[in-house]
Amino acid sequence: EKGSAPAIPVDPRFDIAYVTPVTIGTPPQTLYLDFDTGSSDLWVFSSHTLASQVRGQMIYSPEKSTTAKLLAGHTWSIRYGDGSGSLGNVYTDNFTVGGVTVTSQAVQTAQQVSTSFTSESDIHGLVGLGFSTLNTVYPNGQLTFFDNAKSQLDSPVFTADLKWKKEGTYDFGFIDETKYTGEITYLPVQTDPGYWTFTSSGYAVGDGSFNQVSISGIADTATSLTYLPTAVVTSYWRQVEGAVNSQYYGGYVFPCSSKLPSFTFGVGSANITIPGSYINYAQITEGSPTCFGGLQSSSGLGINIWGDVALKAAFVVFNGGNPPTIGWARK
Ligand SMILES: O=C(NNC1=NCCC1)c1ccc(Br)cc1
Repeated sequence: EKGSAPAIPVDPRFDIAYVTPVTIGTPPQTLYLDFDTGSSDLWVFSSHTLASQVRGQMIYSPEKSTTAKLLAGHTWSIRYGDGSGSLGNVYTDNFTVGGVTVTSQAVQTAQQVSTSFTSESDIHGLVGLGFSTLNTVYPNGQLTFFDNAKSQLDSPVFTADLKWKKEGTYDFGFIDETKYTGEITYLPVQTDPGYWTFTSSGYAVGDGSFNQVSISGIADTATSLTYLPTAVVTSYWRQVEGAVNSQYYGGYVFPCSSKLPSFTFGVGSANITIPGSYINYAQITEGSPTCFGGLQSSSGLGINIWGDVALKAAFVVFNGGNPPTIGWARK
């Protein structure tokens, strides 16, 4: 089997996140979910979610699905790297993405969600695509959609082709050669504690020389920006006149009129170049002449994150084979 589904940017002014349509249950209920390689819970806004915390999201109602089954005595609670979170109960039901159906997928129904989820009406939940070891369901951890689907896929892979301010795709079970140029460079993945963790071989700012330095980090499709070591990020923003690391705004800001240099990162002996335009993330407020950078320091996080700003510059293969690897190609 193989499947393909769109990755639609939420708020096309800036790519805060990407959502993908899925159907759950019988008859099928359609929701748009944020596919997240940085976590491993599949949760949805539901008929169980506190009414005060639902603001326009589509919801999954298990009581309206003839194939829904309560996973009795199971609960879940998750906290994301940006401080957002949610918690609730668990059902199993039929779950379909891009034509690939998993029967009896654990679907975690939210009873509570944090304010950032309430305020984002275009995101109706998340589909964790990290390793199932990260799943928070208690007392028995559940498998991700990808882990459940793997055995029925032509190949145990999924790919991310995210795009700047445009619709991209997630493919399951196959590698679409038309989506990239040159070769795919595969790197080893550290699966502990459960993220797609790999090591980049270095970086260059604009047309500058390449700095060979190992940068270990996670590929996270649900983190908007890219967070790298302070030394790397400082050398980038030093090239932008008027750029400052603002305590007030919590990161590097710069004049929106700036022409930003590109940022190149190494993947083995190959490399991926993020166009400067992708690093002009957004105006700090509508109409402001000050913009917020898409490349920020990871010093507070304890780990580097290759988020959407980096991922959308590449075609990325998440290979769930044995051992798992991650593939990068230019496009
Ligand atoms: O939570 C993480 N990724 N997913 C999401 N972010 C916001 C909503 C969903 C995340 C995971 C690992 C590290 Br390190 C930092 C962040």
